[in-house]
Amino acid sequence: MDDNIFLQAYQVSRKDRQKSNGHKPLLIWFTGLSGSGKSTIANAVETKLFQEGIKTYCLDGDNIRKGINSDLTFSPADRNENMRRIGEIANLMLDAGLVTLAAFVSPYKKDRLKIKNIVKDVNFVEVYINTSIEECENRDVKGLYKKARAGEIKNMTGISAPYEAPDYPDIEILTEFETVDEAVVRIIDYIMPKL
Ligand SMILES: Nc1ncnc2c1ncn2[C@@H]1O[C@H](COP(=O)(O)OS(=O)(=O)O)[C@@H](OP(=O)(O)O)[C@H]1O
Ligand SMILES: Nc1ncnc2c1ncn2[C@@H]1O[C@H](COP(=O)(O)OP(=O)(O)O)[C@@H](O)[C@H]1O
Repeated sequence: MDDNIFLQAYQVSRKDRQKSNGHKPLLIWFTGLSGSGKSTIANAVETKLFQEGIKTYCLDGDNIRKGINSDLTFSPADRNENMRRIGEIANLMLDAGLVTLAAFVSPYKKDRLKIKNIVKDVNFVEVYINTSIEECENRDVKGLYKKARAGEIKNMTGISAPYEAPDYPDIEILTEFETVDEAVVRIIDYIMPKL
């Protein structure tokens, strides 16, 4: 019962961790269709930050769904639950002082807003990896679009499930017109003053 649960205050505070790390925590949220480039760009940004001595961790859709969220499907309700859990996990990472990069399709506006509310006072940067469905399908990195067209995958985002693009993302990357390196420079330039 909730009434019988009491939050434990930690002796080492967020502020202590921030001081020890030499930078603030930050959540960089990558959203976009499967194959849009979220993982590629998030990994490249993390590598750059890591090389600068910044404490980072990257949460990625496939990895989380193979582990803690292996019980979830791609139904709307399970995607909501996927987001809720990831929001909580990200919040723990931020508590630990990390610059946390999260790469999830995260197709619903409402869920992305919820994440923003979970992390409250910590800076949240929304990066929209804007790649057309045609290009994602053309890349078909994992063969999922082919399966979706053949009816073997239901609820495939962009084909048989919705993707609600952000109206006002902090950063928008058009991968059909921008290289990975150019995207990384833009993202790094945007976040560095926030750390
Ligand atoms: N139906 C369907 N729709 C979208 N994606 C699918 C689907 N089935 C499997 N996959 C694979 O799962 C990865 C997306 O997981 P996420 O947790 O990011 O999705 S979501 O935020 O809950 O929508 C996604 O990873 P990325 O390609 O990296 O985006 C796919 O590899
Ligand atoms: N400008 C670009 N930015 C990001 N990825 C690109 C770009 N151009 C081509 N790609 C390719 O698109 C694919 C994106 O796959 P991935 O990063 O796994 O996407 P997601 O994580 O969104 O599913 C990779 O094979 C990557 O090399």
